[in-house]
Amino acid sequence: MLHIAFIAHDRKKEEMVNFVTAYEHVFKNFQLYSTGTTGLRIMENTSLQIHRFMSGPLGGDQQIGALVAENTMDFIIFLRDPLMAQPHEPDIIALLRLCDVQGIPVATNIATAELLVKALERGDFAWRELVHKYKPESLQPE
Ligand SMILES: O=C(CO)COP(=O)(O)O
Repeated sequence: MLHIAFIAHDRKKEEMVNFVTAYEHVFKNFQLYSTGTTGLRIMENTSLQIHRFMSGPLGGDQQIGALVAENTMDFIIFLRDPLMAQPHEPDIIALLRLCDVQGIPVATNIATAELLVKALERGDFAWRELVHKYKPESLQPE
């Protein structure tokens, strides 16, 4: 089972909710995670079950980053606000850096998210199942 995380800054939350609603039939087949408020908004508007971490400014990006560090997260949709400074900018940069360390597909805008969800639907993420299969026992996701 692949692990997918949703994160959206405040002015991007509506876009995220609309996007996840449109692809609910795809996302319902995966293990879903989010930062606190993003997940709440999505769950209020869909029937998806999402494991919510802390809100971003309180450490949610770092909690998701921990799963990226152990190569458990398979796909992240992170709708950043490119026009507003965030108090937890270092956490955001750290999360994206770890995605590059592990080579995790991460969409930071809706156009990329759309293309990657099409790929997900087609089964193009199957290589991630192999990553999990050959990971050391100690890093196997639950
Ligand atoms: O700030 C965020 C990501 O950096 C998102 O956090 P929330 O989903 O809790 O608003």
